[in-house]
Amino acid sequence: MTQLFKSLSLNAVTRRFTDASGHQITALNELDLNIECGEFITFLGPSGCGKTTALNCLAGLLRLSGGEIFLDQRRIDILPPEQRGFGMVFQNYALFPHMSVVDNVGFGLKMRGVDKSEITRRVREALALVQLVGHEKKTARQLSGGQQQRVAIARAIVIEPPLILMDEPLSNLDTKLRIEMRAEIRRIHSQLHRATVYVTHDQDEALSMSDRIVVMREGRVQQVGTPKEVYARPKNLHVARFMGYRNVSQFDLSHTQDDRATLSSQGVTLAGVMVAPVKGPTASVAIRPEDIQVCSSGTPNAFEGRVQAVEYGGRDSLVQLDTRLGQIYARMDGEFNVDQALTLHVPADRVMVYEGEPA
Ligand SMILES: Nc1ncnc2c1ncn2[C@@H]1O[C@H](COP(=O)(O)OP(=O)(O)OP(=O)(O)O)[C@@H](O)[C@H]1O
Repeated sequence: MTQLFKSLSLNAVTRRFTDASGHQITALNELDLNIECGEFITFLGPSGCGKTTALNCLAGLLRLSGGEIFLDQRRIDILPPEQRGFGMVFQNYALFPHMSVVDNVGFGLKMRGVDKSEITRRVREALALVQLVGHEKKTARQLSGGQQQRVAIARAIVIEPPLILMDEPLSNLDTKLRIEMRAEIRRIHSQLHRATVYVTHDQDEALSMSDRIVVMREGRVQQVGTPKEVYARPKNLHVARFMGYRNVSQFDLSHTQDDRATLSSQGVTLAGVMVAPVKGPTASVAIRPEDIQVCSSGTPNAFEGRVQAVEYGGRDSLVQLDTRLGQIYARMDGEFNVDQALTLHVPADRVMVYEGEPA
């Protein structure tokens, strides 16, 4: 395959829209990002944060309101989509329902005037890569959702694009298939050694597939990092909340040394980690339900709680507790009863400390 590149650079890429009442909104605000060939990058964030806008700016489906995009030395944001030559995979597959698998996959090549024997060879290769050999003659509507999405991926890769863009490609599939297809997309990506830019609002999907995640909020990038960095060291409280740090409480900052902090609130003392220096005097503390465990009294970094409700989840339970810090959620293994008194421990390394929120 041809058309490899070294890096794709987005410099201050901005897109504004005018809403129905005539107000300007900045859907994407000065996005800076460098993507290397071979990388799997995911735009992650809640609905309306600008993920699709970013993808469409890359694809050429949206004009930029500001900024530039370079593929190596070549400025591409001024080119129409067909001249950028990126492969696209959408949530709704966008296949021709009456056409055969082979014709759907070969359509783009035919439009580009590629000769017949070359089309046959490339379609065969693409179908082998997405594991659809044996389904060539079926029409798109005779396929399952997962198979249709494989056809859509084959159609995107058959044009041998330097970059493949995927917008929530798994949202229409059921949970089991979604999890299988995550691994499939990752496998296809690794075999192609191209770059993939993927859009999702699903944290697990982003964590399991990406080399790097771009976490977005209200059109702005909040953090760019590996899944491990974004999960274990969210850069700010917004990212922490989005990554499942469901317990957020306000504390007084008592002491700091390097990136460590000691905090107190309502007679509870906790040690934690500051991802960025916190000025104080108050601080927000964020803890994931998964990082709380039952412990014996006297353990450091612990507080008391009384069980209010238990949501059984098979392997573990989500336990809602009344504590001096307010309502706290803990995901724990074991049997729990309403009104049961527990001592709860959270390792200092898993207590994230950020600037305090105004009351
Ligand atoms: N054509 C448009 N005209 C006006 N506003 C738009 C247009 N397209 C997007 N927006 C606005 O821009 C913001 C970002 O939208 P975008 O579709 O990029 O978000 P998203 O993160 O992809 O959300 P979702 O996950 O719901 O698709 C939203 O506030 C949206 O309403």
